[in-house]
Amino acid sequence: MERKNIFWDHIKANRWPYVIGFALLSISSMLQLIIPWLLGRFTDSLQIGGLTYGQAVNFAVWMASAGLGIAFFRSASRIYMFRLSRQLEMRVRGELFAHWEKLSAQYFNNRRIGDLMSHAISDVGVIREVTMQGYYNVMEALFLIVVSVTAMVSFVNPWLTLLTMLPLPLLSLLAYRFNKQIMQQSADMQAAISDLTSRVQEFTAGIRVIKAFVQEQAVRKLFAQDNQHAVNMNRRFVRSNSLFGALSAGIVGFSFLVSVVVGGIMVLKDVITLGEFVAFNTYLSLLMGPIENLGKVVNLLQRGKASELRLLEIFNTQPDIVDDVIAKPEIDRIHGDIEIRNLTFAYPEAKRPALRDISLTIPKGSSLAIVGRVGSGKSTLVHLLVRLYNPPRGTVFIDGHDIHEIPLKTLRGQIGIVPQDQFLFSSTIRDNIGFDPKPYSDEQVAEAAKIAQVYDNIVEFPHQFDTPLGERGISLSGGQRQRVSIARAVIKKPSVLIFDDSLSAVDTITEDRILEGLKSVMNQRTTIIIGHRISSVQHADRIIVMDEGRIVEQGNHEQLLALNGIYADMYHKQLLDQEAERQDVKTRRQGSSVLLQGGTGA
Ligand SMILES: Nc1ncnc2c1ncn2[C@@H]1O[C@H](COP(=O)(O)OP(=O)(O)OP(=O)(O)O)[C@@H](O)[C@H]1O
Repeated sequence: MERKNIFWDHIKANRWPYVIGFALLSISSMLQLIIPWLLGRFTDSLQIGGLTYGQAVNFAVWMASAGLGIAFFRSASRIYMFRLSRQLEMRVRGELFAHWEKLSAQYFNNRRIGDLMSHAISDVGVIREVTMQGYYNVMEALFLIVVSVTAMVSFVNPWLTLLTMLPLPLLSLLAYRFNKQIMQQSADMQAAISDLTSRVQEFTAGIRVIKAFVQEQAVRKLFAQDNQHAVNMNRRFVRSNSLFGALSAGIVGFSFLVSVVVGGIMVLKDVITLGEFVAFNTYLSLLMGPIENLGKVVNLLQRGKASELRLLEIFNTQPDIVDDVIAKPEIDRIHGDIEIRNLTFAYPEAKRPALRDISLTIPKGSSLAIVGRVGSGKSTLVHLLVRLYNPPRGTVFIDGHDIHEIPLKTLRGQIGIVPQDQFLFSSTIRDNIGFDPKPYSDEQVAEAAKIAQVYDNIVEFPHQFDTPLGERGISLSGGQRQRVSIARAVIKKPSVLIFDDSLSAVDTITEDRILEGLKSVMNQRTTIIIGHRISSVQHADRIIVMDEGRIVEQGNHEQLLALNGIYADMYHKQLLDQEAERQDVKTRRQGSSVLLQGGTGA
């Protein structure tokens, strides 16, 4: 269901707390109105000259009590209402995070981290500010305006009140005039901050590449541009805001001028007393703060509207990968019999399909290897098996069920994937390996690390499995990261295990050991290995070769060699490379022994 608003839902859900907050605020405002009245009486008594010492003390006690009352009720109302705003902020941020979790990989592919962070931090912050300062000031202003104007009319003089109030509608006109401009400038400012955040994020993630390619100066220049742009946008916003503030202060000042001139004449002509004049001006000054605030609040409300719209757009983005309507909740296990029938798949917005007419069976417990040129569709094929993207219905089957019939939880819970990008979290090695809803014992974590051939490395670290990893696991070598990712998939003992080019950063001896260790885990389970090295794929029961989204060759290692096609070509090239490498090592060894002999002979 489409979500239409955030603020209104919040008010509806908290109407009674808001009523209580408003009641506390009203008491504080009523107490504020006593002060001008007391001041007026005090001035009149002074002017008449009949003020006794006891009466003066009496006035002072009343003033002090009103002051204390104002302080108490004002803080109580602020604490009460601000708490509601903090709750809203926490709830909206939580909902935003939960909603993002439901959205597909494609959604995140198309968005910059800076924008996402700006929604989570700035937009939600503005929402809080609106309900905090915004609502509070509006309530206070409306209450004070109504009650003070009534008091000014009934206790002092209706004509004086009318004349001083006349310039005030100009404030609303001014707010209306600045409204659109400030909203647009606020959006531009937010966008500039997103750019800056994205720039910092990209810089920190790419710091190694930047240094290696001596791009510090170029990157600094780009950062300076974004930084300047953010400052310019902010200046523009502050300029409009200040102009608005100055003009509204001018209007307020004009009201005071009218009050002093007209009120002064009225006192001289005995239409009102001096005390009434003092009381009137005190009422007016009480009013002016809230009326000025009202102007600022109009801007805040505009920014709030813009933030609300941006957040609603996220909330109303429907997750495109969810349990299908044909999903059968009773399917809570998968065994690993995979069949792909005439699968053609194109990424959203892509011009050409990434996979074309793929048909394939991978019997339960067997191993399939996929090789092929870069961009030939290997990763796409396995991503469809875990529904990171949606394959068309009737094309992918597991255990005879269309993949859309299998609940996502079952599918992803029982297929272990070691993705090409071995992302590790900035927690400990143990947490990274046991990254699963199920808890795992220390023995299970160690066992998975042994199978992935990373155990010996881990126990050499000072904190062993409790070693904290930097962001993206950066404190490990590429090969160690790959093996921790393998352990993370292996520990689940999944029915289907997929390695997406996951052995590229380990040497061939470690690769053999990992594959050997996996045999015991993968006994009776299905394995899919994507690789560029023939050594990682040659023992698979079946190998497919992909090119431009199609399967162009298939068979086992020997059959493919006999075909003398792309696979055989890859094999011979890799043999030649290995031979050249061996020769190179041999020549270097011989060179160094000649040098050594020359050295000893001299
Ligand atoms: N999210 C995406 N949106 C649009 N096109 C994509 C997306 N991911 C991949 N592609 C395109 O789909 C094609 C197949 O990509 P895929 O990642 O499956 O290739 P691959 O064989 O795994 O390559 P590599 O060996 O480099 O990992 C490529 O042309 C690629 O540009």
